[in-house]
Amino acid sequence: MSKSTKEKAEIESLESAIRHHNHLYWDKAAPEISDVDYDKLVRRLKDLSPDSAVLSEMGPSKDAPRVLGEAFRHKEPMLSLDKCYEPAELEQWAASFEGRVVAMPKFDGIACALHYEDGRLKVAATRGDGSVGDDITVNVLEIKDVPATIPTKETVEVRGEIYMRLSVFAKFKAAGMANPRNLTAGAIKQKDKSKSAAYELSFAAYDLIGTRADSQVGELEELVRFGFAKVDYLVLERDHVIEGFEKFTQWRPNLDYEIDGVVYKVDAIKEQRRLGQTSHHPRFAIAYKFQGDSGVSILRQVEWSVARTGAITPVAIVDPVNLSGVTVTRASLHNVAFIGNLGLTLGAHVTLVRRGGVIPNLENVTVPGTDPVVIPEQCPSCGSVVRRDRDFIFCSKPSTCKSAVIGQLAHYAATIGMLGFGDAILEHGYNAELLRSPVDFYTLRWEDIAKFERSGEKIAKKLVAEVDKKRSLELATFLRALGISELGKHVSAILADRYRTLDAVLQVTEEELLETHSIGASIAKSVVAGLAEARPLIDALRAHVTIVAPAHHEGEGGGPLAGLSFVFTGKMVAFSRSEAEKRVRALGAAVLSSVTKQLTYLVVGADKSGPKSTKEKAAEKLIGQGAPLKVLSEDELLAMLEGARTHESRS
Ligand SMILES: NC(=O)c1ccc[n+]([C@@H]2O[C@H](COP(=O)([O-])OP(=O)(O)OC[C@H]3O[C@@H](n4cnc5c(N)ncnc54)[C@H](O)[C@@H]3O)[C@@H](O)[C@H]2O)c1
Ligand SMILES: [Zn+2]
Repeated sequence: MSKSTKEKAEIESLESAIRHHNHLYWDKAAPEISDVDYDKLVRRLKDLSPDSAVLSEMGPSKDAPRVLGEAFRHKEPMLSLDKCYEPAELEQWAASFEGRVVAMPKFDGIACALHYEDGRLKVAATRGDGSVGDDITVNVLEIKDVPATIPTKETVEVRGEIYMRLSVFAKFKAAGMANPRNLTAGAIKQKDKSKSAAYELSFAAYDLIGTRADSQVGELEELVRFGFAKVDYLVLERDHVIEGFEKFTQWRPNLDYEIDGVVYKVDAIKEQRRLGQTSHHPRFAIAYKFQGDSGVSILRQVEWSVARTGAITPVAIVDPVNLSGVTVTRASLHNVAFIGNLGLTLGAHVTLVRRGGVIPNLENVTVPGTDPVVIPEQCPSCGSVVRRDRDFIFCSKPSTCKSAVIGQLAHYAATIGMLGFGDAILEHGYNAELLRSPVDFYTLRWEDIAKFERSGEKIAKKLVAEVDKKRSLELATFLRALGISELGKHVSAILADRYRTLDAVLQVTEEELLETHSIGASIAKSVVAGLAEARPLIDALRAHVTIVAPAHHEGEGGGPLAGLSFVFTGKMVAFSRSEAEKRVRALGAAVLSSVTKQLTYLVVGADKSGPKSTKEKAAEKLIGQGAPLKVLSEDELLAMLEGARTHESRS
């Protein structure tokens, strides 16, 4: 079949566009178009000219200057992945083999191969063009997730993705950086390893070559045993593959890393071998990619909104644009520095991206506008002078600033689930001097509310009833409702779980908080200072609400192990760690993530092939310092569970 001249012209222009974007993406780490738009070009070319050589070109151009290290020839080529965008395409793939499927995140970072010999990391290399990559060992050794030694003497290759956690990316984002992948690409090429380390990169290990594992899941488990961070994955039956995509779509907004799709792999290695690979991609794997979440619009205006903390944040008002099926007119601009770094002007053409969350992000300016964005010198709500602290501006009198106070009231009501208190009611309450602090909710009288515009007896009585329903609050909810900076859902839950009473929480010190795995120095400081500052409010609220200890996750309160806490380490033999966690929780105990003075038991799994874990070492140190915590073997735990169960059935 001969191609029409028109078709040939389209193929040529697609090929040259794809080469152009490859160059920007791989050589410069500065793509001009979104991956979704890029993938559309590739798909179109694949339809028109499936054998085009451009389709298998990837990685930095051959003549691009080598930035770091020696060239490294891969023992086995590092291929691309086949991609699909529709459930039907995925199901068709799943019909081509036997057995179960593993679904895992498609990390959006930089592929890397780690070669271990005799238990030591010898070489870490980028993918490059798939056959030859760059040796980046010095920088990879700076990544905390990459163990320098692993407990095996076999020669193995670990493949995975170097990426930047979104929590790490947050500070770069505030400085105007568009995406974590480009930063990662730049970071691993740094000539000075300490500069590379400053990017705090992470590593997700998803493939293991050279072991005897007979399944993908077996490989992933082996990787955890080697000391790599566990990758989130799902095991699915072949006729339920789409559930993997649905689950990850749900989880995506809460993940601390960016994903651009879901990777599916056939579980059985025997079946993987049977399927084999093309020169471009393995046939036993496929990537189902997210699509359609970016668009271009025009910046019309910047609105300044005063948050409950007094922080004044800019919000972009743009012409309506459709992103993943939702019409968007507002986008977050984070802070004043962000505006300067992007060079934002009114009338500029801008790219908006929705990354999972609801509020889109303004990523870059494609065509500059004309008028400058004016940074306010007075609080738009109360007129007080604006205070600038590095990248942020603040109202200098938040305790008396109407917007900030209403924001605090709204946060309190929303957090404890007190319904009906919308902004209009809160504003009436504020204006009538009835609502100036969360304590005031508890003394509201329906007769007063009924006088508000568009209110009336019925609404007023309903609101007062809502307040009365919330006179008993769970500790974690109460803490979160205070609106203290950094005392969000996660930290509140940890505090409530561990200390169980408000009085105990109020005595917590920065040092104690720092012993928790996920709490860093600035969070600890902010929480402790915030609690001290909120003390008058807390005391006032206590006169009106009862604060209850956290309920247990499973079972009805109490339980034979109530009041005890557990941390698990090492691989268990009798059952999986999550099963063990479930069982102790069901008996009333708390499961913590890290070893602290307050912990009761550290359980060490019976499958002891690796060296002592950091948790074990931490526990031994604390015991040496006189902490009452105990290390339990798996057998001892089993005996304890057995005892608890008989105790429970007797009582
Ligand atoms: N925006 C642009 O201008 C532009 C230009 C060129 C390429 N690109 C992007 O690059 C892609 C093409 O590059 P490709 O074919 O090398 O990449 P790919 O999309 O085929 O994916 C293969 C890569 O996925 C990664 N990966 C992440 N999680 C994984 C997991 N769990 N298991 C296995 N692999 C995993 C690995 O790094 C692997 O090398 C495009 O689809 C596009 O997203 C964008
Ligand atoms: Zn103000």
